[in-house]
Amino acid sequence: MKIAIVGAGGVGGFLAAMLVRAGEEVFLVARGKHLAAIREKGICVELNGERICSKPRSLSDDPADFATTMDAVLFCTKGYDLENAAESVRPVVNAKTLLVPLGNGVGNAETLKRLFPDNPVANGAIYIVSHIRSPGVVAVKGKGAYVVIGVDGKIPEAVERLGRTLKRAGIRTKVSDTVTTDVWKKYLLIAALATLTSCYGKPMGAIVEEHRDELDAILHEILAVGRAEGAILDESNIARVIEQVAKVPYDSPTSMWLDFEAGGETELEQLSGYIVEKANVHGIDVPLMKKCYEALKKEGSPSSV
Ligand SMILES: NC(=O)C1=CN([C@@H]2O[C@H](COP(=O)(O)OP(=O)(O)OC[C@H]3O[C@@H](n4cnc5c(N)ncnc54)[C@H](OP(=O)(O)O)[C@@H]3O)[C@@H](O)[C@H]2O)C=CC1
Ligand SMILES: CC(C)(CO)C(=O)C(=O)O
Repeated sequence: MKIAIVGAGGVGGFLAAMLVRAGEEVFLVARGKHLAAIREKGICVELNGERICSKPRSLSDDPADFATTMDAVLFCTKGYDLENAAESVRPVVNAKTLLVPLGNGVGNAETLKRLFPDNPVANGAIYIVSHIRSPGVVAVKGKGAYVVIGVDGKIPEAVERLGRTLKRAGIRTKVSDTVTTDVWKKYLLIAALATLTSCYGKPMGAIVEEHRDELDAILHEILAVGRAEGAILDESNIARVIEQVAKVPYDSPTSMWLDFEAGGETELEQLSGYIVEKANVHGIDVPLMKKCYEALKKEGSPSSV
C-alpha cells in the first residue's frame, strides 16, 4: 500500500518505522533536523528494548517531491499543524486517497472533510506513549500502540485495507463502525486531563487527589458534549477514566501542560476550545471547561508564567 505519513514525531515516526519494516511503501513527510537524520540513518524506533531503523521508500519536507498519488495519508502532526499539513499533501491526493487523522482531538476528521470534501475520510485515534528522543529516533514507552480507525456505519474497503495493513505491521488495530464513540472515549481522558493539569499547573496525580470534584465536573461536561455530538457514552466511561488516571504515576504530566511550560504552541483549541465551541452549538453549560479555556488562552498555565 502506498501510504504517506505526515509528521515524523512520536506518533508518525513510530508508524513509519513499523510500516516500512513490514514492507509497505511509506512516503514520510518530515522536516528540519529530523529530515536530515532520517535521510542518513532511516527512521528509528526504540521499542521493547530494541531499536528498529528503516528507510522509507521516499522522504521529503515537500510531498510534491513524491511524484505519485497515495492510497492513504496518515496525519500525525499536532492539531495546530493539521490544516497546513493537509494543504501540503494536495499534490499526492487523488479522488480515491483515504485521509486519516491520528492526532488527539475529535474534530480532525471534520477539518479534513472540509478541506477535501470529495475524498474518503476516516476518523482515528492512537493510544501510545512516545516521544522524539533525538532527531530521527522515537522512543516508545510500554508495549507499543493501539490504533482505532473507522467511520460511523458501513466500513469502506479502503479503511478495511488500511486496518489489515497496520495489523500486518504488528500494530494492534481496531477497525470501527462506531468511530465517533471510539474517538470520544479517548478524548474524554485527554481533554479532561490536558485541560486540568494545564489549568492548575499540577500533574495528573494531584488532579485526582486534590481536584477530584473538578475532575468529576469536567468529565461530565465533556461527556454531555460528546453525547450531543453522537457518541454513545455513559457514567461507566467516566468511571473508567478515573480508574485509569488513578493508576498513572503521581507526577505524570500531560503533553499539553508540557507544551505550555515550554512556552510554545499548544493543542488548547483541539483539547479545550473544541468543547466550549460545541457546547455553544448544543446549548450545553460547560462552566469549568470555559473557565480553564479562557484562563489558559489569556495567561497560559500557572506554572508556565
Ligand atoms: N506522542 C504520544 O505519546 C501521543 C501523541 N498523540 C497525539 O498525536 C499527535 C502528534 O503527536 P506527537 O507525534 O507526539 O508530536 P511530535 O511533536 O512528536 O511530532 C509531530 C511532528 O510533526 C511535524 N510536522 C508538523 N507539521 C508538519 C508538516 N506540515 N509537514 C511535516 N512535518 C510536520 C513536526 O515538526 P516540527 O517539530 O518541525 O514542528 C513534528 O516533528 C498530537 O495530536 C498528539 O497529541 C496521541 C497519543 C499519544
Ligand atoms: C495520556 C496522556 C494524557 C498522557 O500521556 C496523553 O496522551 C497526553 O498527554 O497527550
